[in-house]
Amino acid sequence: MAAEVYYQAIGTLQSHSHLNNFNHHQKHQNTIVRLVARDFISGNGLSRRSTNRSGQRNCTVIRSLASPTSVVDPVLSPSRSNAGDSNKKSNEAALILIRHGESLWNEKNLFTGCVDVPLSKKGIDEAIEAGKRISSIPVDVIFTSALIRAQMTAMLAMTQHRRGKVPIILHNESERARSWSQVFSEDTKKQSIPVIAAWQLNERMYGELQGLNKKETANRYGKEQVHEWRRSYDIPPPNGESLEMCAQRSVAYFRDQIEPQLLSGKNVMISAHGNSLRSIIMYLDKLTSQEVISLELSTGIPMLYIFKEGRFIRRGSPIGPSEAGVYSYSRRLALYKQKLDNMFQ
Ligand SMILES: O=C(O)[C@H](O)COP(=O)(O)O
Repeated sequence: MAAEVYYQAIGTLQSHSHLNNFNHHQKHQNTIVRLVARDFISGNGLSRRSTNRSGQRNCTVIRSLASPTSVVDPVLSPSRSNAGDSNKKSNEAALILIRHGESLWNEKNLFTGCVDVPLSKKGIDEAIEAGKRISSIPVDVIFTSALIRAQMTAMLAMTQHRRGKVPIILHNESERARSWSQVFSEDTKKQSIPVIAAWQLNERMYGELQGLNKKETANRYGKEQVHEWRRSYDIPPPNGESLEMCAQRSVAYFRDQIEPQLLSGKNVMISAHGNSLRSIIMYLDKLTSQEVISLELSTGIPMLYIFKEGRFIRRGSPIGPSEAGVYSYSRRLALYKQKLDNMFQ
């Protein structure tokens, strides 16, 4: 189902709190991500999410440790009255979700999961086309999975972005990786967008189906059984992850690492996978486990949300770089696009 049809199909949904009790693990990993990302994310607080006894979400903002010389880009700086507002929910920010373009195993109809295969030529074209569609929407930080097909999609899409900033994958797999990949020019940093690769955003692990042909698998185990493995909520494939298990890592990561960025006014793009994104959309749109199993995401179709006062508002899939439905809805996006138009007049 194309993303446009998807957005009409969903309609209004009941809110379900069963998604709100994801436990936040990976604290150590999160701290490393925060430390590495601070070099690029200048002028904004990073925050750590905690949940108090009554289940309320607290969001304490840790002032950025970025070097005082790092300048905030006027075009991208969050529309905040003053720095102290960064922990208020008055900020608006754009969130772009994109499932990677077609991969070489999608092309061969093989179960892929966490096997790290590249894009097909069609997938490369899809990623570039997606970039054209979001080329006037602000992006301050990019999150991808640890898999090359999602990273290729993000990098190819950003080649089309009108702002012309360079996405740079941050390396924090070791202290050496972090120190050897540092950028020492503030001007160059201003012209860069940090890309954080996180395994928590990987495709669901398809276990013993990985590498099998989907059609042959249906012939061997029966269509119903394969459909249940592919599209049930809590039934995993043999030695693999269910969607629920995938959600527990991807949504926890979204809430711990990505939502605080949006709350501080940063515009975010996430390039990930069919199932890790389905689980994040389940959280954003408060879908039930029954509703999410009928959700399908096409490869390489960007989906836009506006994060405003702590809420996620679904805005559909931008068809072109200057679609009124995107810019008329948000003054901040319209202003950003106007600045780009002025830059390139
Ligand atoms: O991992 C895969 O095989 C695909 O990316 C997603 O597969 P699915 O649509 O069968 O979940």
